[in-house]
Amino acid sequence: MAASFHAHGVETPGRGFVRNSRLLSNVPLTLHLLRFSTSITSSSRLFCAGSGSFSRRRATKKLVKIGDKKGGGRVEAVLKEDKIEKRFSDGNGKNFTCAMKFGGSSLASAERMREIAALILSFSEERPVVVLSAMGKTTNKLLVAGEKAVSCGVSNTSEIEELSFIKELHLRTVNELGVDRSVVSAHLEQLEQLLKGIAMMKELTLRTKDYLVSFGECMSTRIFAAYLNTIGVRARQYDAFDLGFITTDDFTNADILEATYPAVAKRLHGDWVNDPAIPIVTGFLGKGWKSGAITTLGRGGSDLTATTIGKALGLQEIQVWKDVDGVLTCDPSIYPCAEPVPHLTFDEAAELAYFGAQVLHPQSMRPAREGDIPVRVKNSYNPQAPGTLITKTRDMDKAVLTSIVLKQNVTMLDIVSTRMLGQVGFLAKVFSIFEDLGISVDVVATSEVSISLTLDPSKLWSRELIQQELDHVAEELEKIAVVNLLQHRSIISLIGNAQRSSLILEKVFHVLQVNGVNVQMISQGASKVNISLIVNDSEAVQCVKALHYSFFESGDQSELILDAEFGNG
Ligand SMILES: Nc1ncnc2c1ncn2[C@@H]1O[C@H](COP(=O)(O)OP(=O)(O)O)[C@@H](O)[C@H]1O
Ligand SMILES: N[C@@H](CC(=O)OP(=O)(O)O)C(=O)O
Repeated sequence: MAASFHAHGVETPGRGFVRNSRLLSNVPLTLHLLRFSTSITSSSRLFCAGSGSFSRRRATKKLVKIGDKKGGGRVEAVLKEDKIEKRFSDGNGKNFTCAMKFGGSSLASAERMREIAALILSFSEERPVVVLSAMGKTTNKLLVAGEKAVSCGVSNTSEIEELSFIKELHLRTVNELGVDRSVVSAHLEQLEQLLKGIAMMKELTLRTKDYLVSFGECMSTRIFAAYLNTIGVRARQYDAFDLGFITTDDFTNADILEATYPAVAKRLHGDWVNDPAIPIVTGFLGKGWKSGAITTLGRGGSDLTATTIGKALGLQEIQVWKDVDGVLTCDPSIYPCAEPVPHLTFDEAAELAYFGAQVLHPQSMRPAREGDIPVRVKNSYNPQAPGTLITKTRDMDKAVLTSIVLKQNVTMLDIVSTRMLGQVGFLAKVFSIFEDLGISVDVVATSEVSISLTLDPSKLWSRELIQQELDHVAEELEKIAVVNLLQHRSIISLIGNAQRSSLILEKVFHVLQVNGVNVQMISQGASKVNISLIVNDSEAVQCVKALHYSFFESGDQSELILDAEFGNG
């Protein structure tokens, strides 16, 4: 009895559906047509995909029932002052089917926003919750503006180049989309005031950083929702921190708390029942449960927003739309010939993200796995590409290697106990030191008296603390061990079927030996999907290229399939 979300447009005589050259070669670009809805000619016909069509004369009846949808819900069109307004009504309480998340690269301009709107509407059977990141590189620019404000003096804040860029980008987008400037003008004003405040205080705390970057998502969602409403598609903007995203107070890297799920579900369902409209939600943001202040979920956190909504609403699918054809066999900036991986498990995707593949937020798979909701990674520039489907299980029979991930600038610690062999509790002591200092450990290999492990120092938000943190760790560990701190190391993670580790390692060591690279540490995770190697930073990129070439050289398969060469069918 649910209402379907149907794509609408105006069929213009002689043009039929406009097709966009690059974006939607096969998808009717109904949204471009909808833009003309304010000037419908008598010969134009309103179009409702899959539900037939009706003439303007019928539309002027004020309220027109377009059709009964799957399950008994209805979509209605209202002609208000010559504007088509779509209304959704619901039958069985299953108000939403999927989450669609669009990253900054998908929202870089007014043109991209139009294309994304068309893309969303082209999924005529979906009732989506839309999650958006900030436009283009806005988050980075906001951070730079904040850093500059700390030292530039109050009177110079208005001249900060990044502030001008952000203002210009958002105002131009609003103008080009035909949306009222008031949609963002108050935020732009507040942003400038905030930068002045930072300049006055001469400091940028983590809490202020989160407030500062929140302007990006707050503005992109307001613009996009306003645009949809302008073209006659009912949409409602939500700030995640008001929607029910409750987090820890770890500014810049907050964790989502359980209370979020029921709160988000209640609010979205409630609003839909009262007044159906597509929710347009800010990604990346939350509200600290103690402080009540705006928090962020770590860079790239909008993926996590989408999967959290997916779990909260029990959706059928979570789509994350990127600027690549899915999760690739390798970072394309390292190996441009990287191929899309058609299918991943949640475990593989989580390891891949955790070990540095920028394509997914490290924590984003958790809600999807808990709710068992498939995640599809798609390319908003190339929607026809199948993308990557991430599910609980997949056929691993023939799988060997899925993807290679590189994490650079990692610090490695060799810790050797100063006590005699077999000392009880050595590992426990070492790890309690990391726990006390709040430092996380990535890769670990142990013997009875020594531990080698890696720390990730690349905390984007607190770089200046890194050396101090490391010194502190070494100081604490030296009370019980001899510590050797090795910086500028890389972790190369081989994601795939670690049940076939002998096969993978045979090939890996052959490649490394040919390239004269020494592995300094190796670890196979309990997850059975990851083998990690530690090498010098200076050798890492070359190493990844050579490994990728060796494992994926045929170019037409995303996994090494067992073949005769390895004596396996
Ligand atoms: N294994 C990988 N597969 C796909 N993309 C990757 C991978 N590793 C790194 N990337 C990078 O991740 C980018 C997409 O992630 P991101 O920039 O966060 O997208 P968005 O901002 O659209 O959410 C790609 O443009 C690509 O350069
Ligand atoms: N805008 C935030 C959050 C985010 O998720 O961005 P993106 O989806 O563009 O990676 C960031 O840049 O980190």
